[in-house]
Amino acid sequence: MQFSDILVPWLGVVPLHSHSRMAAVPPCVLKPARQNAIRLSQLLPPDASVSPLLSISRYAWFYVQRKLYSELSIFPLRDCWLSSLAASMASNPKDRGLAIVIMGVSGSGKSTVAQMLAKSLSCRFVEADDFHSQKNKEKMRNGDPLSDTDRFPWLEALRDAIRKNINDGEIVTLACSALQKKYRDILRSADQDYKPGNYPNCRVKFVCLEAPVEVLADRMKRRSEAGKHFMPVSLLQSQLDLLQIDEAEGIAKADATTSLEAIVNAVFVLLRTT
Ligand SMILES: Nc1ncnc2c1ncn2[C@@H]1O[C@H](COP(=O)(O)OP(=O)(O)OP(=O)(O)O)[C@@H](O)[C@H]1O
Ligand SMILES: O=C(O)[C@H](O)[C@@H](O)[C@H](O)[C@H](O)CO
Repeated sequence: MQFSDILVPWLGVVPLHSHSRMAAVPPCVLKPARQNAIRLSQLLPPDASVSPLLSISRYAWFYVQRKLYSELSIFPLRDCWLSSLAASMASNPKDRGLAIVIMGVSGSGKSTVAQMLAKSLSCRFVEADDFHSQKNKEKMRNGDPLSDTDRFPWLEALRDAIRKNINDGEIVTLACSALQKKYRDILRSADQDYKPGNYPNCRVKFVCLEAPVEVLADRMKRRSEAGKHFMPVSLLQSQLDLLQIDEAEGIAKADATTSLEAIVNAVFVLLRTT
């Protein structure tokens, strides 16, 4: 028996030697998972006994990983953790994928964080702004907040864009404001098996980025001044007014004021624990 056979299930990944279950894991996940399992086994002494590991609870092991990563910055462990997360999410009973939606108001860092997550997971990244009509963009540029009528077709297009990934057992990250429950419900319906209200089983997961208004305004102002974005600071308050999350949705919240690396790590921790 190899370390990878023992460790990988402990990290939430299917055993790599099991062909029947391997089929559930997309190659983009399986390959890094295998490489990282090997790298992880290299971190341990060659004759280390695996039995004590088996007696550590899953949560204790998860805690060890977190400590090792945050305090010692052991990157192979982090990578292993990421791929194990990806694989455990993708290898759900119905072999479906997962959409990770980074949500929040303008300037919170959704695009930047969702892009970094996609890079870590070697998966597709979808930028919701790319799906806005020219009319919607012009409206925002002119300082007019979007209405539901403006948003619904946009959200439906986004839902259709991520549905295929979910059905194909792939992971996709999406940067989308998704400010209201009714908007998120449209995105949740990308999971064809989603039963309204059954949030924990939905294959569309949300993490909301949060930051104080001054931080958001400052970021938006700098971005506009650099000519990098159409969204004016004047629309920030309307976004904050619209943001609404129901407790029952169980949406994870991340502090968006820390470093990008720390936010990405926090998102992974939140995804594993919510
Ligand atoms: N953690 C961070 N620390 C410092 N700057 C950040 C951080 N996250 C994002 N930024 C910067 O803030 C600005 C806004 O980030 P980004 O475009 O990712 O936000 P967004 O939520 O996608 O905004 P929008 O919804 O308006 O498109 C960018 O210039 C980005 O580089
Ligand atoms: O729901 C909305 O009001 C819009 O999606 C906005 O959030 C913008 O798209 C975005 O903030 C600009 O990038």
